[in-house]
Amino acid sequence: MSQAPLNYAVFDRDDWSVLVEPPADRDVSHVTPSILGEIKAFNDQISMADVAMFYDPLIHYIKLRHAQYLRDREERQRFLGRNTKPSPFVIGIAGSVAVGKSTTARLLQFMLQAEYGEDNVALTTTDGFLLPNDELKAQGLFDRKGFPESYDMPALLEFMNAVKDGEEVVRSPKYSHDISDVLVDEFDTFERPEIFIVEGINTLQAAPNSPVYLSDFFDLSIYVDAETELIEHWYLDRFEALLQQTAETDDPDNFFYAWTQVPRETAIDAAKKVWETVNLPNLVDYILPTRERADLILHKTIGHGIDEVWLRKF
Ligand SMILES: Nc1ncnc2c1ncn2[C@@H]1O[C@H](COP(=O)(O)OP(=O)(O)O)[C@@H](O)[C@H]1O
Ligand SMILES: CC(C)(COP(=O)(O)O)[C@@H](O)C(=O)NCCC(=O)O
Repeated sequence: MSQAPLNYAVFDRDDWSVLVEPPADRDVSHVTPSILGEIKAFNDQISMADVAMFYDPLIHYIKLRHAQYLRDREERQRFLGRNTKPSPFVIGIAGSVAVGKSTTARLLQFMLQAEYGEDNVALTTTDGFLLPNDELKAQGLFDRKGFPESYDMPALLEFMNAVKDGEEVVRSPKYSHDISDVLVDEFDTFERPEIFIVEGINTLQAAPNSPVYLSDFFDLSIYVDAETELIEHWYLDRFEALLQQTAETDDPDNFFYAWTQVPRETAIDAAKKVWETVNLPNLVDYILPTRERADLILHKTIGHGIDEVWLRKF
């Protein structure tokens, strides 16, 4: 594992797991049997030990940061002598393709919903702001999907600005991994949640030709990290799982359908090539260099288990 930079404090399982919220201070447990049931139903591979030892203290930390955020806002309003619209506490989640960003984001959403209510914790992904495949092809960018230039960053920045500005209704475009493309005219709608989670490979990147970073809108940022060889392994595992799922549904419109019609080895070799020529260079050149921008780094190891948390001190 790489060495944490000097401005981060490193916590292993023993150090981090004791940082749970004292039972006397919490209204509800973050890990009730019903939440555990929901998590299991969502992804039965998630380690329940990690939920208790890493995610539960993380929820405690998020609650503290959120409470401090509300206090800061109140003081600022008093200083300015004017009220501003309520503005969600935004959590940005970054990391490689297939490192587990969306799984972590969903897990945090489940656990925070238990605390703040279902409608008060929203989640979106930056995938919806990818340029549609036709547009990527027209611009000769189809092999650069996921690279900074493949996103409509001005639209993403405008979206985040509307969220933070407390607009009553905001909507984000949707992406489907089934068709591997943006869904035309399909949107997720959000009505001023208290907590807003935004997940994507580019959440800590600079926006080309813009002085504003997406992370300028974040109140807490998390980078999900792991050794590159492991991430490749997870990418191929997910590819195989999607192949299996597609074979069962037998839907010719599914992006993976063509790969169910060739020998398994051929399909896996093709996925390895996509990893080596697209997602790996994107990780090395554009995603990993943003890791040390995050407030908190969750480091995962074999089997997706977390082994360390790096918390930014300064
Ligand atoms: N904590 C976890 N425990 C078990 N499997 C996980 C975990 N996180 C992710 N995975 C699996 O790893 C793969 C990649 O995860 P995903 O959340 O889709 O990554 P990303 O959003 O970063 O592309 C998926 O097959 C997912 O089921
Ligand atoms: C849409 C993505 C850029 C985003 O990745 P995610 O973090 O959602 O896994 C990625 O899944 C992708 O399509 N990459 C291009 C190469 C590939 O097909 O994997």
